[in-house]
Order: sequence, then C-alpha cells, then structure tokens
Amino acid sequence: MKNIPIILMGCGGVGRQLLQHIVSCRTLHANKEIHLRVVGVCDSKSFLVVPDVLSMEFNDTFLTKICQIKSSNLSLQTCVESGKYEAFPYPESTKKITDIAARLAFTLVDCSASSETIKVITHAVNLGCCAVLANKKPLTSSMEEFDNLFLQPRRIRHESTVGAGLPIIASLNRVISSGDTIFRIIGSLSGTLGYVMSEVEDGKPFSEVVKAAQALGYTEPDPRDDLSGMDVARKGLILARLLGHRMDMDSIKIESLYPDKMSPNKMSLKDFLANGLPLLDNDIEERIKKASSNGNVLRYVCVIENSRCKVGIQELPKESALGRLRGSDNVVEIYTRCYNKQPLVIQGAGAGNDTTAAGVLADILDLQDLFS
Ligand SMILES: NC(=O)C1=CN([C@@H]2O[C@H](COP(=O)(O)OP(=O)(O)OC[C@H]3O[C@@H](n4cnc5c(N)ncnc54)[C@H](OP(=O)(O)O)[C@@H]3O)[C@@H](O)[C@H]2O)C=CC1
Ligand SMILES: N[C@@H](CC=O)C(=O)O
Repeated sequence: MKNIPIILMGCGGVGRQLLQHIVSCRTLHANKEIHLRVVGVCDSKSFLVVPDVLSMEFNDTFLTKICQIKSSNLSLQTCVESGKYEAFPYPESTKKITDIAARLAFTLVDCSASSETIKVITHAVNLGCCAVLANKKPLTSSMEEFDNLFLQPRRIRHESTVGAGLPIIASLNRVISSGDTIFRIIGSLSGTLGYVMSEVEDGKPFSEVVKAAQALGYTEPDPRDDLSGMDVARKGLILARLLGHRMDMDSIKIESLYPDKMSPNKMSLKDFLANGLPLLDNDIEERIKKASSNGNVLRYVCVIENSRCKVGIQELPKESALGRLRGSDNVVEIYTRCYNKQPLVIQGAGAGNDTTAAGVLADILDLQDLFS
C-alpha cells in the first residue's frame, strides 16, 4: 500500500469538503493501493498534528469531527481530545510544518485564502515535499516568489486555482508540452460573476444574487474579491505565467463592479453586504437591460493575448459560447496553431466546494508516483 501523508491548511468550505472526499473515497483509493494519511490540519489560528507524524494519522472519526467543528464556525482550538494531537498556535505552526518537512515527505495542501502561506509552501517543497493548491494567492505574488516556489515544478499541482475542478491547467500544460503555439485565451473564469450575471438577467436583484452566490460557496471569503475582478485577474495571471509571460498583477487591466469607497479598507464586509451592495442594484440592472435591448448579454471576461491580460465586463451576443453560459459555469476558449479556427473549449462548473475539493483530491492522487 502506497502511503501519502497530508497536511491541510484551511478548513473552510473547500478544506472540509476535501476531508469528506478523502473519507468517502477510502475503498476506491484502497483498490488502487493508495492510502491518504492525514497527519495535520490548520485553520487561521492553530495547527493540530499527530504526536508522531512518521507512524500516526487522524482517523476518519476525528476528521469528521474536525469538519463538524469547523462547520459550526468554531476554531480548531475548541477540539479537545487528549493524546490524539499536539496543537500549535499560528504563526508558530508554520515553523512546526517546516520542521516536519525536514523529516517526512508529505503533501501540503493549501485550501486557505491567505497570502501568508507562500513561505511555508516554498520551504516544504524545497525540502522534498509536494504541494497542492486551491489558493491562488501564493501563485500571484511577485515573480521572484513565484520562481522560488516553482524551483521543483513536478512537485506542485494547482488545477483548482483556475476553473475549480475543470481540467484547464492540465489541458494547457499538454498543449504547451506539444510545442503548439498559444495565440489567445478568452474565458469566463468566475463562477460567482457568471452566476450573478445570469441570475440578474432573469430579473433578480444584484445584491440578493451576490448573497446567494456566497451561500452556495461560490464566492471568495469576502465577495468583493470576486466583484472587484481581483479573483479573475489572479486566474488570468496564473494562466499567463503558465504560458511563460513574466507578468505581475499591476500589469493587468481590471474592471471593478463597485466603487473605491466600498473597498475592504474603507468599509467592513458586514456594512458592505447590508448597505453598500444594494446601492449597486440599479446600475447593474440598467447595464444588463441596455445589453439586452441590443440582443446581447454581459459577461465578465478574461482575455490573454500578445503577452497582455485584461479582465472586465463585455457585451456579447446571447448565442456566443460565453453568452450562453448559465449559473456558475466557466468556459475557456484556447486558440493555438492546432486549434486555430475552432478553439479548444473547456466548460463546466467553475466554482463550488464539491467540484473544487474534487479537483484538489485529483491533484493529490496525481502526485502519487513521488511517494513510496
Ligand atoms: N469555493 C470555490 O468555489 C473555490 C475556491 N477556491 C479557493 O479555495 C480556497 C478556500 O476557499 P473557501 O474554502 O471557500 O474559503 P473559506 O474562507 O471557507 O476557508 C478558508 C480557510 O482557511 C483558513 N485560513 C486562513 N488563513 C490561514 C492560514 N494562514 N493558514 C491556514 N489556514 C488559514 C481559515 O481559517 P478559519 O476557519 O480560522 O477562518 C478557513 O478555515 C480559496 O483560496 C479560494 O480562492 C478555488 C476554486 C474554487
Ligand atoms: N470565487 C471563485 C471561486 C473559484 O475560484 C469564483 O467565483 O469563481
């Protein structure tokens, strides 16, 4: 039986769903002679780890209990089971993870939405561990940090950072490896904004559908990350860097759906949801009605072409591939030498805890050959 030790950072919607998938896939994995051995789990405040990472693991009952605690919005610190684990507060936890990486090759899974995880991931990978990311932020900081993170590219997977569980990055990597030239990528890469646009088209108020998208697990922890275009810009940057463009975030043109006075440094999330968001209803409704009077729809689109990336709203024909999108679906069209007139198209659910966690799990399994 091949043993893959796992440390999970982030136990929110996606992280919890991943733990549930791991538990429910035990028989499937056992039939493939694989065992996923979860040795540690972190939230923003603490890190719980088995007392002996070389021989122990959290059993499925304990993993289920972690999911229950975190679903109730409690901290991992409230989990009291003597002898099962040691607990380390953040940020001491990151030193503990690096210490473990010096003794054990494990897969570090980042299901947080933190920009602070890049250092511990880079350390762990450079000490011989693997990393699987749903979190886009470690891949979208400076080029220097990105280069350091990718010194061992074969040990990193991050399919869920773009299009959740859709095989966008895997497909792009295959196209790149074949020597094909990529001319243009155009896509609707936000499950939240796709859902919001199509629901407003059906006559629902913008503020209500943003809250519904949050309840469905599509949005970032702060939905302004989606509404500002930042989340799409991060995905665009990840794809552009994959194509070899040495770009930073500040070179991407980004259109925001809310004014600067509603940004996180000027308004609390609670205030934004209660008072800011409803002020945007009329403007978005008007824009959508105007597009509709031209027979068109609005879609939030990412375009990568000529070493440039831009993200923003476009008015598109209802019957185009992007215009036909409904709900949280993403679509990406990749134009290359081989896929010239008819692009390579990848489409499907682009957000949600289930599909995202499934993408993370598939990435973990994809790294199995690096473990004995
Ligand atoms: N939802 C989706 O459809 C998709 C999400 N993703 C990405 O997946 C990630 C997780 O999303 P989601 O589960 O919805 O987010 P949540 O906000 O539900 O969960 C985030 C988790 O990360 C924990 N956390 C915060 N900071 C740290 C840290 N420094 N170290 C370890 N853990 C930390 C939080 O702790 P605490 O519980 O204490 O707050 C929380 O448990 C995000 O990066 C998102 O962009 C990617 C594709 C699709
Ligand atoms: N908030 C994101 C989740 C996936 O990355 C989205 O809506 O697409």
